[in-house]
Amino acid sequence: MLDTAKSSAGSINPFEVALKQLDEAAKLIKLDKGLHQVLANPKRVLTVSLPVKMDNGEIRVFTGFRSQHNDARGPYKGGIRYHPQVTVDEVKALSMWMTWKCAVADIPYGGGKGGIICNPKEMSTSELERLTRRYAYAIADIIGPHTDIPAPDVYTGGKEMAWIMDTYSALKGNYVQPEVITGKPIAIGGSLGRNEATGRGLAFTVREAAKKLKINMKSATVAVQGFGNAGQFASQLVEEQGATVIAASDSKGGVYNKAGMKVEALRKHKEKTGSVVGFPGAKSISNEELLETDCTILIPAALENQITAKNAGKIKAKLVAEAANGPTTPEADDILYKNKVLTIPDILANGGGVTVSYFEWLQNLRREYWSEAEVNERLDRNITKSFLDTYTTSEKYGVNMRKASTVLAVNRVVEAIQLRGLWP
Ligand SMILES: NC(=O)C1=CN([C@@H]2O[C@H](COP(=O)(O)OP(=O)(O)OC[C@H]3O[C@@H](n4cnc5c(N)ncnc54)[C@H](OP(=O)(O)O)[C@@H]3O)[C@@H](O)[C@H]2O)C=CC1
Ligand SMILES: O=C(O)CCC(=O)C(=O)O
Repeated sequence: MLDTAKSSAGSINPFEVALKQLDEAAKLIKLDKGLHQVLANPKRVLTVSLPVKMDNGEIRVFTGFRSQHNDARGPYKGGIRYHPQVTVDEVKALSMWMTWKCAVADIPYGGGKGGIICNPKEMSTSELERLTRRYAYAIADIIGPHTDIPAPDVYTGGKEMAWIMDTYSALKGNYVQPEVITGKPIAIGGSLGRNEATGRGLAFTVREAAKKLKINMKSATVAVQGFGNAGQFASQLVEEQGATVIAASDSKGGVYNKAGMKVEALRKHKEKTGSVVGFPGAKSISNEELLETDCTILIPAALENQITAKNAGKIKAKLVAEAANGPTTPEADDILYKNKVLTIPDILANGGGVTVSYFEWLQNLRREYWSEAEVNERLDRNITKSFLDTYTTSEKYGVNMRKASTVLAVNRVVEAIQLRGLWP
């Protein structure tokens, strides 16, 4: 039976968290009740059964989802997650956050998200290919270059995006349609800078927040939870601003060294051994301890619901920059705000990924290639403006950055709904 409440990150239901965040924003802007209801429900959630022949000849049936939350501002956009604990409510929450994220970034997309309940770490490449192609086939009728454009998320990357592009292109006309998906390998229409974009965008928001908080990046220390695509590039790029990474973790545990650890060395160690655990010269810590590390900047870059009412009071960082989606519960947000910890919320801090996905899509539609410098420069301009818009909104309403960014997003989405006459 499907477990619809829990998620990749445990027992707090992420969709309930997303609804509470929406409620709080709706209250602040006195949102019409009907519009509130429209935004509280994804427009469509597709559940698919995916029979796959495994390497040993057995047939296994996997379950996948695609949630399309809102398309008032443009096609649905958002990643695809492979994880054993994916749930429909998690995917619904992630799709709602994508709607807000694209609105905060002010790019012409709505929000969508997909997921498959599977453990990619226990599957061979050919099993993963068969599963991915089966999923692409199953969702092909609701995705498309102008309807819904997927991308990578946890435990997916360029390889899966390439298979989806290929399956979709073969199904829909038998010519290459790179603009149906982003986060592709460069050789088949991916954008320079997309791989690093989530971390790079986050580093730009950290730079802006540091100016506001008068943090000297040269003496700042960093703890990063999750050392995948988002976590590795985020920590590398804040290191380039002068900060020192003193703690890092992944699904197997964490490491701490007060004197600092070079991100490139951590990356090499993880590449070689499969984990940051055992990094030479560092002491082992748990993921819980990592969050409570005495540091300047905390970067949650793994899964949802890591900072909760239980541990928020123990966070020592001055700045929390959310690379992960949904790492902080609303109760924890209030505690952090009271304790004067500035949180750069997910829908702002990790918006670099989808922003460069947008650039990739534009390049694909125009059959153009942009230089990496152009991509990074545009990303910087875009996300810096989003940071400043959110910061100003937080001052205007006297609320934390999460509420401010949600208010900003909801206002933009509601404006689009009203202009298009979708409501009333
Ligand atoms: N990729 C992107 O473009 C974007 C990603 N995000 C968000 O960033 C977060 C990370 O995604 P991404 O980096 O792409 O995914 P990856 O699959 O590249 O990396 C996930 C990382 O999280 C670690 N992890 C998994 N479970 C735990 C756990 N319980 N405790 C600590 N670490 C854990 C994994 O460990 P291990 O290596 O051991 O498996 C891995 O290092 C997600 O919330 C995602 O939605 C947001 C915007 C864009
Ligand atoms: O690049 C994209 O389109 C979306 C990435 C994503 O899933 C996210 O931002 O959470």
